[in-house]
Amino acid sequence: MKAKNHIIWHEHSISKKDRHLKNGHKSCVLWFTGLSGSGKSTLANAIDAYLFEKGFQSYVLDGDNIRHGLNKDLGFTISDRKENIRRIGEVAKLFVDSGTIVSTAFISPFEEDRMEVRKLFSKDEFIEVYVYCPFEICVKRDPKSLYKKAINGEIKHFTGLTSPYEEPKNPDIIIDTNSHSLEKCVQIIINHLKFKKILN
Ligand SMILES: Nc1ncnc2c1ncn2[C@@H]1O[C@H](COP(=O)(O)OS(=O)(=O)O)[C@@H](OP(=O)(O)O)[C@H]1O
Ligand SMILES: Nc1ncnc2c1ncn2[C@@H]1O[C@H](COP(=O)(O)OP(=O)(O)O)[C@@H](O)[C@H]1O
Repeated sequence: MKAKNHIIWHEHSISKKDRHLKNGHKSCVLWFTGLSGSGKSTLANAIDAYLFEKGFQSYVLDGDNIRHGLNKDLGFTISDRKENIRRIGEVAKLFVDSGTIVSTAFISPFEEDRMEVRKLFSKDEFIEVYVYCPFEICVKRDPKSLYKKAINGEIKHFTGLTSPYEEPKNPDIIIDTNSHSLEKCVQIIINHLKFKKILN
């Protein structure tokens, strides 16, 4: 039993292991990180669709969507991004406890913040996926016309332009979305889940 300032931790009657047995697979977080336009949302949703069709329990947490609700009080200063990632780490942990394979699509630009999230999980539960795409290609893709606005000075603190992106030092997977098709990227990630025995 863990206690903190008169708040007592309750053990759940159904454990994570019980949920894994029921689902027929383990749970984990696929933590996609990369520049805006690198392909995080596209990949996270493609993985989710693949897993859903196979009958696995999965879900996507996406930066744009979470910033409409849970994190609508946060902007893009360094401290707001840090708090954004801290909260998402905790939410992802709840999803993993519920037996879900959760894919998160957040720029998560700072190594320190990603490392803090990693610490919430056991070794094989946190899979950091660096969605690599050269900056110039992201600017060219510009799926939401945000780079155009940022270059015109309409958006402050824009990642890669006026706010830094720290490349992961030791990611579990690197996916080059400029060199590989979406199908190939999905296959690389699914193979990793099988190799790590998250999926059978
Ligand atoms: N200033 C600035 N910098 C970067 N991105 C911006 C900014 N303003 C708005 N957006 C849009 O918000 C999405 C990034 O939100 P995240 O929660 O993933 O960012 S972070 O992890 O806290 O850095 C990001 O989504 P993606 O393009 O999918 O990465 C943008 O659509
Ligand atoms: N291999 C690939 N994987 C993912 N996205 C790709 C790939 N090749 C091209 N794209 C395109 O790149 C863009 C990525 O946008 P998005 O998924 O919104 O990125 P992010 O969530 O990182 O901002 C989409 O228009 C997508 O169709």
